[in-house]
Amino acid sequence: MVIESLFYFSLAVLQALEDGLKKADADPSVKAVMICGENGKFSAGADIRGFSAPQSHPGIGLAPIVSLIESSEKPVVAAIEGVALGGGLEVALGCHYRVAHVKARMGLPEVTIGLLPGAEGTQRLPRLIGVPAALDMITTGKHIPATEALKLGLVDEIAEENTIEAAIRLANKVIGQPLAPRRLSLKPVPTLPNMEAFLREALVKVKKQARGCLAPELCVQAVRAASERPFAEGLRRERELFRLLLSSGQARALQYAFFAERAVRRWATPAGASWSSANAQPVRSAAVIGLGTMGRGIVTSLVKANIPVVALEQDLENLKKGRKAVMLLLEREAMKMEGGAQRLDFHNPARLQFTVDFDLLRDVDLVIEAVFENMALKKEIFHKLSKICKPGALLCTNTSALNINEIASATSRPQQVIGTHFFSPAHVMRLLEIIYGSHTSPSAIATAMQLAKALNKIGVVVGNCFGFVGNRMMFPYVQQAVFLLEEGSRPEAVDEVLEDFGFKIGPFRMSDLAGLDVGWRSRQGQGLTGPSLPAGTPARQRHGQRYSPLPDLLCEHGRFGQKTGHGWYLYEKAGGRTATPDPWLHNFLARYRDTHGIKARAIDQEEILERCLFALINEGFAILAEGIASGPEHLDVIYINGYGWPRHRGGPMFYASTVGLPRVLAKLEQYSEVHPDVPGLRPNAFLRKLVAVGSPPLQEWMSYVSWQSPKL
Ligand SMILES: CC/C=C\CC(=O)SCCNC(=O)CCNC(=O)[C@H](O)C(C)(C)COP(=O)(O)OP(=O)(O)OC[C@H]1O[C@@H](n2cnc3c(N)ncnc32)[C@H](O)[C@@H]1OP(=O)(O)O
Repeated sequence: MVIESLFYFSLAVLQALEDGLKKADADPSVKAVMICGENGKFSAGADIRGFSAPQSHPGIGLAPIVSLIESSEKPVVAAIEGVALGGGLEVALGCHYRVAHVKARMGLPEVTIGLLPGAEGTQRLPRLIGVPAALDMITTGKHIPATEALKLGLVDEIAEENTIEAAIRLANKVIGQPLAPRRLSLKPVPTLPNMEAFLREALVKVKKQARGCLAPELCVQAVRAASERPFAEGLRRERELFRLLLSSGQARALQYAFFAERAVRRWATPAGASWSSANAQPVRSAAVIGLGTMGRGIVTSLVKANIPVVALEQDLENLKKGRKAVMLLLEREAMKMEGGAQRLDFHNPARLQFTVDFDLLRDVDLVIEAVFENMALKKEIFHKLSKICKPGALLCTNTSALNINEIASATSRPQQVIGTHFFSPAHVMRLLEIIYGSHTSPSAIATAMQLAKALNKIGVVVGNCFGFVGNRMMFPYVQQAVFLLEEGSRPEAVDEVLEDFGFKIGPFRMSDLAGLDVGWRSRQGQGLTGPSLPAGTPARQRHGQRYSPLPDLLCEHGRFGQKTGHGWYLYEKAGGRTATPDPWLHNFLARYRDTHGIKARAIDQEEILERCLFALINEGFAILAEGIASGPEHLDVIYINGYGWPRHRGGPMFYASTVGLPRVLAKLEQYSEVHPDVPGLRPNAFLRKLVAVGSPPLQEWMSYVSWQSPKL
């Protein structure tokens, strides 16, 4: 007998499974049962959208069905094609046998949406594949290929071709064999000589990996229960922990992030261009200009995506240096991949060519310029590209802040110029901020989005303004952090608060890592410091607003961060990575306050957190109101994937919605009153408007913006 399941569980699917199983058990002519999915896909588990109404969620009714499958008196075989994820894999674990197609993938990704495998998965999986492998799958949520599943003992057989036929063959073979040894609930969890130490270490590891995130920790607790308690008691513990997670704000935030990352694919611009009507051009070849840190990572990304690349440098010396660095990166990437070097094929000049000759860019479909942030240099390059490249080529600039329109003005084809802001290291970081200028064509945007997908990145389309979305929101955040130092705090105190909140790295550690000289050069370029600063400018004021010269002063002392061995912290050596609080800096701050007549005060954690985060969020509201991004999800996806914002807090705008917009507004008003010369703390008009209309849910915010984006 065959029972078909649907891709996402609904109540109807569960009912059909239950009815089918009961019918099969009652029918003496049925000797075995096979469960498979429709259209070559087993199951991606429960419909995540339903978790917002947990009482009626199909996932809740799944556990009894899994038990029912296992207790069947007839052998039940799962035929796994496509994916078996979450509840889908838990159904398969209830079956007595599992056959998987060679291309199938399996996993328990509940942890990534803030849950744990609550349909008995935390209790059955360790019994089948042992605690270490089960814990790895359950706490990471990773999808494993069928070949690995076979090695782990998760599946019994692999089918190269017809999985259903293979499953039916197996079912026929095992008819009449005892089922008790195949019922995972009856099996003991394989013991480890050092189980206690292993579980303790696992807990420490997950806590470190995702600071403040509840689900991985509770997953470890559930697996611990499997190893320590009889099956029925373990189940009770699993249910208890599952309910705890289900009602947590973290699960809601993580599920929001899951859908937000998919929603940003449906991009739109205020001018009416959108994903639904724009056509992407094929990218069969690419070129990268500049082999510094960013260029190297971008070349590596393109090679990994199987796109032939021409890598260009300005002279032979830089080319040699860049080539060596790229090859090293690619060797490392190849080592991580199955079939590595052959698959990447980067020694083949038809796939990767290094040159100083611009003429070789004549035929490529796409160019990514990745030289350093200098407008004159970028314009010179784009002028050249405009003359050399074939008519349809897309011309991308990797910039974190510069004006796309100005760069495009150096070409005769501004419709093909677009910003592609990669994040460092570019072959690792998943975010790609895609910036359209006033003349960028919809097709250019669609092509850049398609490139992001090919590079396995999340592309987010945004408008053109200084710093775009990510860095523009970062400025007021970092500014507040520095102001807090002036007022009495210390770098380690500010970093600790933000790292406790869940950021991977606090603003001062981040600044030391990136290099303080980067911002210093940019501020010099803007005339905020350095020789072009008009004589008589007050030290702590620019254009009538509060300004802190602290980062400039550190640079003047040669403190550029990790690279010089000191910045906001002290490091063991130049290039060292271990940050320790620096007494020199503490004295320096004290002297600075004396010089400027600032009386240091004790600043509590709440103020640190609120001033940094609410200033960032406030800028987010300005960005939405200006139409620079077409929804709060865009800002959140950028922050989660590019700036280390804790995913379990859903991104800054989602976080604002959970704090409550009236509170965010009230706090900004309060801080702004104390610091009237800080525009970043002055509540944005759009935030005020949302509060005035009753703080609607985040999904409705954009309907209150004056400009209207076309229907997504
Ligand atoms: C007691 C508890 C019982 C059960 C617990 C569970 O089962 S929880 C659910 C566990 N399953 C998952 O977390 C799977 C999540 N989905 C994925 O990993 C991928 O979507 C998948 C299935 C591997 C497919 O990837 P692909 O890249 O091919 O597609 P994409 O991710 O773009 O998804 C396509 C559209 O489907 C929507 N979607 C995916 N999974 C779910 C889901 N589980 N519930 C609801 N909707 C889902 C996704 O949002 C996309 O929608 P779109 O409108 O096109 O943006």
